[in-house]
Amino acid sequence: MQTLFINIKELLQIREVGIDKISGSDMAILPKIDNAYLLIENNIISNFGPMENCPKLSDVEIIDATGQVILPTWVDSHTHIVYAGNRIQEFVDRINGLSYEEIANRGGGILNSAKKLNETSEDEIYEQSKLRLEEVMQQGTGAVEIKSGYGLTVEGELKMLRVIKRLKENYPIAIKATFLGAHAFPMEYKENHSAYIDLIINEMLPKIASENLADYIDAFLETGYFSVEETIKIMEAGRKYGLEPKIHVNQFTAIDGIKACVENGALSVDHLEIVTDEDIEVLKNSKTMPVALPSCSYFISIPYTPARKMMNAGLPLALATDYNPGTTPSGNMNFVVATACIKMKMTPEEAINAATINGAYAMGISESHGSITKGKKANLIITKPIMSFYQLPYAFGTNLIDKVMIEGKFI
Ligand SMILES: N=CN[C@@H](CCC(=O)O)C(=O)O
Ligand SMILES: [Zn+2]
Repeated sequence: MQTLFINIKELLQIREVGIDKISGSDMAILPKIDNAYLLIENNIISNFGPMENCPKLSDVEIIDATGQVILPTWVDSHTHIVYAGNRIQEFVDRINGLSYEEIANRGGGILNSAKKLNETSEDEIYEQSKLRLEEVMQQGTGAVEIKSGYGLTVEGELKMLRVIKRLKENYPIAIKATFLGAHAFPMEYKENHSAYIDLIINEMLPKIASENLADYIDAFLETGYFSVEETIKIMEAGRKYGLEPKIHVNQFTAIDGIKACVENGALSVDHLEIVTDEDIEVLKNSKTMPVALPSCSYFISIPYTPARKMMNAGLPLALATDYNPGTTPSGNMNFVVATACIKMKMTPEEAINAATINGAYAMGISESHGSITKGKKANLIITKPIMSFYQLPYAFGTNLIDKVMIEGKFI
């Protein structure tokens, strides 16, 4: 089965085979072809180029994309879309003056979501979560990482990871599962951190590994949550089961956590609202992808990741949603890209690189996702007729997506 798109106004993010991430000043370049064709065979990108080189093919479905822009689907490398219920009351409490920290100290926040999750059946959590997955696919996301971390009990964490496994089995979108048992200390372990860490390492991890439920391991490395030393223990334990770290760090404070993550071979360090010069030095020449989550900064009014400073230092940067019930109840990558341009002063080229190819790196799927490259999955956003791709972040509240193709099929 072949599909041939013709007369594409702009075909964005075209890359040679083997490019896995874009760093520093190169992020300002988004390779594209104007007036292009794109050939899909089965579920794979098989060829593309300028219209004058378009092959004459018989027995092919032809789609005329006059006026439309085509780009690879978004890669959302950081979400918590498997959860139960919502935290709408905390949202109103914050409007009325309480801080995220004050709400958490009263047993709200992550522990509130953990209570709800442990009271909800696996089937019900699946039903609630699949609606969110379907929604983000319609918004152009073609690959998504999903974390556990609202269980905080052996059964609760397994329940979340089994839901993620069911989503993997039932949807065409690429999904990676991350074990985040170290998301917060349950109330009963507040004064006995080592007992909870023992539970994670000796009870949760072996069961998760035996059911093959996780691809990565995460921890919330933050003042008041998991210390640098505690996070190192979690990363080392995960490594024994082949789980690479992807770590929440530097959301509210900088406590030398990034250094520990880099030294422990983290695939990504995520949040980074507070970044020191030392953190930037440590990230240089590492394999660790920094990931910014601007919708979280927007929703809970915290600083934005200093993207320009990091890119000027030669670092790569990825963008993701952080979709979760507490700090970011939105999985819309179009909004993330627009907010990165508007608030973080990333150019549209930089933001799209961050939300596609660098997101794929932060999920460990850059061989198959994140760019228009021969042999990669046919995962495409086809826009409505627009002036240029600059209109995507400019018209930040408008849905400019006409169709989404995942693995060669329109969804
Ligand atoms: N910061 C840690 N974890 C999540 C939010 C947790 C919550 O409030 O539910 C985040 O990435 O923002
Ligand atoms: Zn998160």
